[in-house]
Amino acid sequence: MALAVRMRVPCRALLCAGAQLRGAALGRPEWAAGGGDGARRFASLRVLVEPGAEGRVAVMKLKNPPVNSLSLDFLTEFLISLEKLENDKAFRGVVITSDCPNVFSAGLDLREMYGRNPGHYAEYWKAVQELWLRLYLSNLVLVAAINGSCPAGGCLMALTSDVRILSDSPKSVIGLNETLLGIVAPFWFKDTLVNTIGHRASERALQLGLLFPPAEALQVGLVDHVVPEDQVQSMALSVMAHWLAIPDHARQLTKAMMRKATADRLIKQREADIQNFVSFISRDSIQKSLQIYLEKLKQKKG
Ligand SMILES: CCCCCCCCCCCCC/C=C/C(=O)SCCNC(=O)CCNC(=O)[C@H](O)C(C)(C)COP(=O)(O)OP(=O)(O)OC[C@H]1O[C@@H](n2cnc3c(N)ncnc32)[C@H](O)[C@@H]1OP(=O)(O)O
Repeated sequence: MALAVRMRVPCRALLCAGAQLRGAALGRPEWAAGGGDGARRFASLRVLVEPGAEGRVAVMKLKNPPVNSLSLDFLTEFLISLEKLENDKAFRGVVITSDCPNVFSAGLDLREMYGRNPGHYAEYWKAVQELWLRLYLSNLVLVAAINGSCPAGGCLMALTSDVRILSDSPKSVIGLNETLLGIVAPFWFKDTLVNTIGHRASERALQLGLLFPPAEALQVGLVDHVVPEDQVQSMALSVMAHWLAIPDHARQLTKAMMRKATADRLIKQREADIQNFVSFISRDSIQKSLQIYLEKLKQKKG
């Protein structure tokens, strides 16, 4: 099934893209050829791609220290790695997890949304839209192995997956907390949440900017499993095996049927959504809110 969206990869992103899949020409993943660690990894420095189970599953590890904030460069690298996996018939599923301790992803990079010019905001927002569309409409089985804090844009990424596994740790909070920053989750963030936990729970979670601890996240349906920290990845692979037991074509058509209308809402108004974002984020009052939030993050340390 063809993807409804095609990514335009910026030239500078192509420059920093990782090595090509050496085994792809043989119709098998690179690590199937064996060899040392170098032969078992491809992709960029900040998105590690490693073998999961039976060579049909890849584990994507986000490695943008300290907190996997989704900067423009990092987003671009992630999209390139995802596209490689999506286009490689050897892969049927991807586990997305973090290589940074205690944080899955701190969400959108606040430095991309503060003190920049409108052109930069527009470029950044287009990449964020692309990330969501690519993940939400992915033909692969996506399992989020959420091994740490997962606010806002991090939560959005997790919500695009087919299954979410959360580590049972006080640091592992998850939710769309935008209102706490004085900003507003766009309609497609909201739609993704509503499709997962329903309207009333979303209304409450969004207005209050709730970050759910594991037991509450499980109860509200924001995640599907909560497991001890050291079992997140093994649980993800075991859930993956269950999903891979379903024939791809039937599962993919069903996924598209469930998600297409939501994705189409953004696809039909991408440019207007970018303009909305640029004018909203450029407001003095919003820039002030972001400045205060960034200062609070810094003060927390000192
Ligand atoms: C009229 C209506 C119109 C509507 C129109 C709508 C238009 C659209 C509006 C805009 C929508 C935007 C949507 C935004 C989505 C987002 O994702 S915003 C980001 C939200 N993220 C957060 O709130 C998380 C913030 N971070 C943390 O809470 C903590 O860092 C952590 C993740 C819990 C980790 O804690 P810890 O390990 O203690 O690390 P820290 O010391 O806090 O941080 C280390 C350094 O990292 C920096 N940092 C943290 N988060 C971010 C980030 N998101 N972006 C950039 N940088 C970040 C932090 O400042 C530290 O930096 P240094 O001090 O320089 O080391």
